[in-house]
Amino acid sequence: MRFLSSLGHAFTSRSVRPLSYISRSLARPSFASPLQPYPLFTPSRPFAMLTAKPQPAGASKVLIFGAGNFGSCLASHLGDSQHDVYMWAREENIVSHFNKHKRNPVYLKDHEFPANITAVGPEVPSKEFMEDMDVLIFAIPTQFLRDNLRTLRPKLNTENMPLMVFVNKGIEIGSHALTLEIITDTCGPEIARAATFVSGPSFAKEIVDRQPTSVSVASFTEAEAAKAATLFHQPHFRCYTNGDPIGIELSGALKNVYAIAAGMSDGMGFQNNTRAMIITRGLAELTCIGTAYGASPLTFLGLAGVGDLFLTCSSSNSRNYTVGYRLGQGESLDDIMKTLGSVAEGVSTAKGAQMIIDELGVNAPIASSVYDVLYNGKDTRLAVRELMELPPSKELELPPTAGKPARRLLRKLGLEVDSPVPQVRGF
Ligand SMILES: NC(=O)c1ccc[n+]([C@@H]2O[C@H](COP(=O)([O-])OP(=O)(O)OC[C@H]3O[C@@H](n4cnc5c(N)ncnc54)[C@H](O)[C@@H]3O)[C@@H](O)[C@H]2O)c1
Ligand SMILES: O=P(O)(O)OC[C@H](O)CO
Repeated sequence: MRFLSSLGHAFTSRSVRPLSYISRSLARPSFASPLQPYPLFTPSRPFAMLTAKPQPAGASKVLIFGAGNFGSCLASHLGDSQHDVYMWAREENIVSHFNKHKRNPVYLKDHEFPANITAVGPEVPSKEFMEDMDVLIFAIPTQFLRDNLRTLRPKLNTENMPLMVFVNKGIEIGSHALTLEIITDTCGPEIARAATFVSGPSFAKEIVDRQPTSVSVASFTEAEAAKAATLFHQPHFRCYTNGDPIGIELSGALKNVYAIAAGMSDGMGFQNNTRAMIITRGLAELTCIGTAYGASPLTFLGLAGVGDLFLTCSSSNSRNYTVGYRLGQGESLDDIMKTLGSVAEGVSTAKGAQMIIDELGVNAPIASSVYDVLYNGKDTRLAVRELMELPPSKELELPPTAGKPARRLLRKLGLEVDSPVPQVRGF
């Protein structure tokens, strides 16, 4: 008991901690373990490395784009760790209210933010301001990222690059592009190769309350993933590095679609067996789609995969679960979207996911059912009946060939793929 209560104190104490509080050995992750989930490719020759400027030993200057739940949460987390934090909001009222009261009037309304955070906006920050930053974090919903990056690209100086961190979890409608591809299209492959992706079971509200939390931090450039992990790592917030950003991105985006399915099931009155089935079969589908895409199957067993899938499929704090729950209760998607008040990436991602499923020719009946309910007017009860009436099939089956979309993306990133992507035969 004494141990638990002292843990509770360590995690929730509001006392200000110096940066050196983080043990360097904890904070410096390594890619060296043979069990790391590497992507299924090897670049044919070393690629030109663009790395962010060296991060200061003490406080970093961090600019966060997006002052929604997660942008605000990360601002609070990094402000709490004594970094100099700037949070860009596109809403004038958020900027002025935040700077006056250290509270966000729209998101995480009850939270009092550390004093060392300044809101900026609604104008886009100047080139000089951005050049002065050590870190840029993008907490903008996926569908708006492309336009924002297009606007910001002329303000980036590749000779003096900040560390770039992306936390959105979605697939772009229309292009069915992952964020890696959106970055490549708007900012170029050099910047995309150095970009880092943070994903995992991480409700904003619980992070600001210092609930013990862990995330995956992925990049094609090991040094950049290590820098991002060091930036975020705290005794109540553990970071694990990962060299498979494609798998990490697919995990974060697709789990939102399965969270809609789980919410729908609960909303219809189904109970624990059904939810456990959706989570487990969702993981099998997610792994099959991701592996066919070209990611490592191991990635889906990590925090960004099963960790986040489990979290969002089993909590009414999830916006995606909530969308599903309300659909299951009979509300229309239009009404839900008008009143949700926050982004549920799974709704748009279901479209991109269905395009990917069709292109890969894989079998992902739960994701396809969510798509049909959202966009083809399928009745939720009919969707459940059809899923349950599918003929028996093998429990775990990975696609016989894998990797075409990843190879296309890797070429676009300037990472020529040398070895043939191995054939994946199953567990
Ligand atoms: N909330 C969480 O717990 C959480 C955790 C991990 C990851 N994420 C991911 O972070 C991303 C942001 O989620 P959130 O929870 O902050 O969403 P939110 O709905 O709370 O906030 C959305 C933010 O996007 C901004 N925005 C809306 N339209 C925009 C545009 N055209 N250009 C730029 N910005 C625009 C809004 O002003 C707001 O700041 C999502 O991809 C989400 O999946 C969220
Ligand atoms: O509220 P959701 O469903 O967008 O989930 C938030 C985060 O992705 C949880 O990790």
